[in-house]
Amino acid sequence: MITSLKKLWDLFNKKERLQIFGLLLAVLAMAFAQVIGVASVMPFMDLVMNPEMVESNNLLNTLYNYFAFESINSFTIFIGIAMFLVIVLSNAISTFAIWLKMKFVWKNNHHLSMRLLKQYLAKPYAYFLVNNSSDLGKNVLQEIQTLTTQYLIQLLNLIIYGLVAIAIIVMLFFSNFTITIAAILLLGGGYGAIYYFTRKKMKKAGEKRLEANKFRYKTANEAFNSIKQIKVRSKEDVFLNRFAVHSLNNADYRAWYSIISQLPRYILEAVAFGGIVLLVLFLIVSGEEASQVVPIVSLFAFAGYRLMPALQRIFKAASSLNFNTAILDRIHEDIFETGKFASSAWPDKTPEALDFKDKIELKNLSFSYPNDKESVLKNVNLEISKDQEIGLAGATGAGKSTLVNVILGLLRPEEGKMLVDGVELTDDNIRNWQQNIGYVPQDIYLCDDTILSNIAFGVPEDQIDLKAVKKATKIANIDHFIENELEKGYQTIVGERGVRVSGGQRQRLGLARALYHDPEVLVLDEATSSLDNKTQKSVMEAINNIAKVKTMIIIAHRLSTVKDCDLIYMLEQGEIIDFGAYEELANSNVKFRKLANLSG
Ligand SMILES: Nc1ncnc2c1ncn2[C@@H]1O[C@H](COP(=O)(O)OP(=O)(O)OP(=O)(O)O)[C@@H](O)[C@H]1O
Repeated sequence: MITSLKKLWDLFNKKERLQIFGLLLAVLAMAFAQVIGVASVMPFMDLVMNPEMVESNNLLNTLYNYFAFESINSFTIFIGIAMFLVIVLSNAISTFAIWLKMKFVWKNNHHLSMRLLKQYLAKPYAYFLVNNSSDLGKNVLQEIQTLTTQYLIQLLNLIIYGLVAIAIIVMLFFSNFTITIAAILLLGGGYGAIYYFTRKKMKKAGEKRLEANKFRYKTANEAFNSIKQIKVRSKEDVFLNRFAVHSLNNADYRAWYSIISQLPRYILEAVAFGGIVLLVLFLIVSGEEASQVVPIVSLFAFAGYRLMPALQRIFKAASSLNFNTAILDRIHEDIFETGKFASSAWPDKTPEALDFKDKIELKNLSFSYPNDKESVLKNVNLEISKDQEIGLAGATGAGKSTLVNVILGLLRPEEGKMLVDGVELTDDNIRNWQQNIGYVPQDIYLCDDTILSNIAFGVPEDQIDLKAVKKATKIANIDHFIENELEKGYQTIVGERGVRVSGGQRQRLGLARALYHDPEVLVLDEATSSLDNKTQKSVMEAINNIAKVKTMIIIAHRLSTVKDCDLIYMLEQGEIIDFGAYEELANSNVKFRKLANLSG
């Protein structure tokens, strides 16, 4: 519990840590107000049952004389109204405290989800190779909400109702010590025992619920992402059934938690009311006067009315903290993760581009993916002079994309180094290096936004340089299509993942996006594979025209795209086995010749 509280404390910012104290004060005022509300019933009931108390009780007597009442009845009405006003005031204070609490909780929800998303975005690329994006999205959107609306609120409830219960119990002690002890043993013992016997199972259920929820999100996400294949193969029911398994698990764990956290209320309510009946009988049998019995029973009935919900809420809060510990652990771990997946701060403004005037060198570079023992790149050495056009060839799985990801600075080598003009790339200057790069990946992700915004990716609409956009679309050979065939031109919305444009158009938009910033180095990963021969030729010509001033690194299966490269590096199982110009390799290397023949 202490560890969990410490973790929660870590998740608050400075302002929130201060606010917590303000909130606790409000909560104390609330507990106090509730006790006053409960206590105020005593003099009223006393007065109703024993009107002669106006004479015997000092306080009542002073009030009676001070306001010069003329009859006991009008004084009783006055005390009744006063009692009512005290209860209204106590409820007003409670309402204010609850308002503060909810405000704090929802602001915290906002801050925490921002913080978690920021931490995720700041994780190294390798982190996203071992974590499912739907799980991360779920944590940011749903689990944080559960953490604040369940864990945090329940922790506050635990404090609030703990204090309320203590205050009510102290008051009851002053009224009747023995009955109070009996009530505490009965009710507190009952809740305590149920908590003790369910706590381990509750925690485990919370862990399993988190896991089931992860798969629920994952399955729904996968279903929508593979909707085409699902439709063609009529596999709707497979995904629905898969979802049902996890959804049912999630529902079962939640139901179990809800039942366990609420059921004791009904058992202990019966016990409490049975207790009151017993108390009345006991007092009557012991020969107490009805006038003596009624005030004390009223006090206990009213206190029970306040105490029972308080005890029930304490129990529910404790169960909820237990059930949701798994979420707190996960969020805390993701935010404060250290080691190779630690988040690193990103710069406030666009970094300066690293000087690149001469060459890129890879020296004795090796790389293996997280959780994999086998190296995917082994002792790679290569050199790319500025303005050179380099091709990477090799069979599928040879390591071409991995090598490009290392050059892009997305994956960090385990051994060896990469130098730009003799300067070694480190975590500190990698972003400066990336400013030089325009990258067209294998699978171009278009946002569900306008063509204009997709090309000037990440640039606010009012700062987009339309001239640069048009220049980029012209080189990518997509300007004619946008300007003449689309009714809304650059303002056309492309749909989620660019579903409203063809594969070839998507690739050319991806190319235009890479060219928009006029990069020094252009990296193309299978960038023209979806284009027909004629379009591919014209795009390559346009690229070759810019290649006169740009350094290019091209991965191609179709070796025709790297025909004009100055140098082609041949990869096999993560090693560079040969390099040379196209004709040279075609003459000297059997494997290259085979690849060239295969790709036509
Ligand atoms: N995230 C990953 N985790 C573990 N192994 C990976 C990961 N990505 C790729 N690999 C493995 O690394 C090796 C090289 O993959 P890579 O994608 O670099 O090859 P490639 O030459 O680009 O292949 P292709 O031409 O088919 O795209 C393959 O054996 C692949 O299975």
